[in-house]
Amino acid sequence: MPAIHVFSEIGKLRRVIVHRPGREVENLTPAIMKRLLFDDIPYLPIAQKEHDALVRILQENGAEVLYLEQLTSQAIAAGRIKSAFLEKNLQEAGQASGAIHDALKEYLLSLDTDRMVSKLIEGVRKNELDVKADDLVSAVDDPHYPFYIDPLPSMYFTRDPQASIGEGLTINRMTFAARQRESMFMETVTKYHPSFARGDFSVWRNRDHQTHIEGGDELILSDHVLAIGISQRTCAAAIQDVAKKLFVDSGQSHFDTVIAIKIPENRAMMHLDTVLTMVNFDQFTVHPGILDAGGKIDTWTMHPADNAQGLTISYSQDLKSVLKNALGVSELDLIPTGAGDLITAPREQWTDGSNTLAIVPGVVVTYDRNYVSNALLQHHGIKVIETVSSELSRGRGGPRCMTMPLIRDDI
Ligand SMILES: NC(=O)NCCC[C@H](N)C(=O)O
Repeated sequence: MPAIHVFSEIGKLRRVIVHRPGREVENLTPAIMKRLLFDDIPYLPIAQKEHDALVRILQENGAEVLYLEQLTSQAIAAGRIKSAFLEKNLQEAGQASGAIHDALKEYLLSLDTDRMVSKLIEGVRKNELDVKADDLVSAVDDPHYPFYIDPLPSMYFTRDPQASIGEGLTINRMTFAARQRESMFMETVTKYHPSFARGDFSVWRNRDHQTHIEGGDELILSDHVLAIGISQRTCAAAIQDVAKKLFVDSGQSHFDTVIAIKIPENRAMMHLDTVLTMVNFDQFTVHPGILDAGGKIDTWTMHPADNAQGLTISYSQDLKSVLKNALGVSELDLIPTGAGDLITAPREQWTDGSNTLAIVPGVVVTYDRNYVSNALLQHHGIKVIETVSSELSRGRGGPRCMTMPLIRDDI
């Protein structure tokens, strides 16, 4: 089996990457949480129990669960790149030189590799180091700001900084500074981890770009169709770039259809998978808030073409018929989040009621708190496995956001 094989949203989940929330979450404070993309501070011991419960569900249903920080640590050991990985992190964390850089480097290199990787995720507080500010960079450092290296509290949403597509992946340039370092971990894994050493996968797009794309916007609808959200986090230029790459490498990619779907740019609906997820061959959850009064939404479908752009584009506002055509199904069941109720729909969408993780066709993992959406899914014939969600949901992501499939069975 190649290192990556994901040709659907719903094929049986076989191997998946997660990150158990750690002390980075306890490094949030009201003063910095907004910038670090949190609306509240999760209670870590409960968040960890909830995450362990999610992992157990995945394992009990036949998935191998891998932890991103362990893969990173193993990759660093295999590539003997501890110092280089640290240096790159320090640079991207804004500590490229000077006394603070030197003190951080000495401190972090003194830790074993597992601990160093965890620490780069948790963040480094100023009171952990005794720095003699004998250079200008260090002298002008704001003494009231508590961190030398910011925490990465969104790290447990492993779906976003990297996303599998077919037998390859995108390693993403993240939109906000708060998450930009996150994709460095998977970049390192793909370059140095023994499981990726055969090179039997493609990097459709790496993190060295100026335009942004995030995995929450990247949906694999079938073995030849992708849907990608134009959103707060993903722009048209990046989508077109991915489409061209997939079309040009069609021998390897199989993908001949990319549907760009424009969703509102706001915090609640930051990625396509917060408002639309696939739960079965012909069934999706959809948040009614993305459709206008006539049930319309802007979509552009791209196919490969022998022209200057390398692709054709067709526009439509009829999401249902666009999806039906692309998937070759005669009927499509769009199941509204919160049963489409004026209050329940936005409330349950806020806690990721639309963010389902399919583990086989027609079986999804969802947060238990979204009980109206869950009941409706069941009413539509979907088997719903509920997972506990009081604290995890405070990070604004659900079961799909917390899981990055590496291998799914073909359907
Ligand atoms: N795919 C997703 O919707 N991921 C959730 C990301 C939540 C994180 N706190 C963020 O704002 O980026």
